[in-house]
Amino acid sequence: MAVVTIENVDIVFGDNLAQTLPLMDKGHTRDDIIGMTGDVVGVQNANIEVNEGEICVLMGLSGSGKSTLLRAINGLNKIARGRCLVRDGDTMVDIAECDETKLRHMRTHRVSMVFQSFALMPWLTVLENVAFGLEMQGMPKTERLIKAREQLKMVSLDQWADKKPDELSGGMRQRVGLARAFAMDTDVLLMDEPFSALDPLIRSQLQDELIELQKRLNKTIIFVSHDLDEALKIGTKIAIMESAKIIQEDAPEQIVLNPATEYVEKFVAHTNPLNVLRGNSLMTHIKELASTDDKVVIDDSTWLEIKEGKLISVQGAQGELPVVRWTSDTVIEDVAENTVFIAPSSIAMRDAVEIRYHSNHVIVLEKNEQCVGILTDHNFYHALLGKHFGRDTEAA
Ligand SMILES: Nc1ncnc2c1ncn2[C@@H]1O[C@H](COP(=O)(O)OP(=O)(O)OP(=O)(O)O)[C@@H](O)[C@H]1O
Repeated sequence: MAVVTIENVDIVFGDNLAQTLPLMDKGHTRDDIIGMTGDVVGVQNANIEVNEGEICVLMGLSGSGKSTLLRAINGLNKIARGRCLVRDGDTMVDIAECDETKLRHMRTHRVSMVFQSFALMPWLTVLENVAFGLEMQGMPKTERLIKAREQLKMVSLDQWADKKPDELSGGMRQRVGLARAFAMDTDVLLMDEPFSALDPLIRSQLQDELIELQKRLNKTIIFVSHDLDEALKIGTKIAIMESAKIIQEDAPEQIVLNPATEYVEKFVAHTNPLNVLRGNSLMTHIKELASTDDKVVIDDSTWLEIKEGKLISVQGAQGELPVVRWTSDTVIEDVAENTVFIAPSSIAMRDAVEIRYHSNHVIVLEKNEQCVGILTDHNFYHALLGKHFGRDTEAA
């Protein structure tokens, strides 16, 4: 179910809309337009749909228009053309057309925002800061303090409730910012580079916490980042922006495998494939292996016995090898050596490497109970060297 739908949105900073919009339609670039009218095109013809429970990351270099688009979703930036629809119960409200009363309702009940600068109030305690938004929602004092305390517990800061923000580290303050946003209990959370000022370790912890909170609370999150590794880690969908336009919108793995332009490819070239690739885009397909009758050769001493696409056994020089079907709950260290791991083809590369680190064998991949391929060291090296660009997962 769509919670935010952005349709053909243009955002322009300046007073010459009547001249600027036709120039945009004629295909003039942002740089041309600044020269011709003095207006700055912030966003041009953006289209995006974000469904319930998705984390959509807006990604791009500085000045590409990420924050401008994000801020339009809660009415902080005026939309020149197009629609920005946000779900309000059973209806979709167009933020571009909202009056002040409706906008206030949307901001207090539907859409809340977390800023990079934390935006905590220094004169209030940590607990009061978290409770602040609830006061605006009209919640009675005792109730809002109870709720704020629960939220602080979720980010492991309940012991710090009575401190002032300046007694906390940057990472802790950002956690308070998160607790405050989650306390509002709005359906949509807008997050503008919330972790970018933090050191890498704290940043990675907060990303993990955000993913956990999101799983538990099923919020819809739109997150701005200029870091593709962050986008790949937390995003279920990524929209890449360049010069005010969305140039590619896709699932994280697709962005890495099929970058649409050179600009995207440059970002992708520096990503860590462990965080994003999956078995089905890494594997050697079963059809690529030598086979006779029901036997598929893995190497000189190992083969798979397969009937009607189903894996029957894995055979080694000394006879049948023990197998285990991996799930995310499998404790790899407890599996006896010499066991062959069978995993779903959707297994994350990080998990597959973890298995290979423990096991002497290739990993056999299945999809819908059919044996579809194997993962060998060659497949891992191929990915780690960035040679997977342009390979389509669907085809694999
Ligand atoms: N209030 C404003 N008035 C005039 N121009 C603006 C305003 N806000 C943004 N812009 C312009 O719009 C363009 C997009 O800016 P925006 O802040 O959205 O980029 P961004 O991708 O979020 O960059 P960053 O990562 O640096 O925050 C820039 O050229 C910027 O100068």
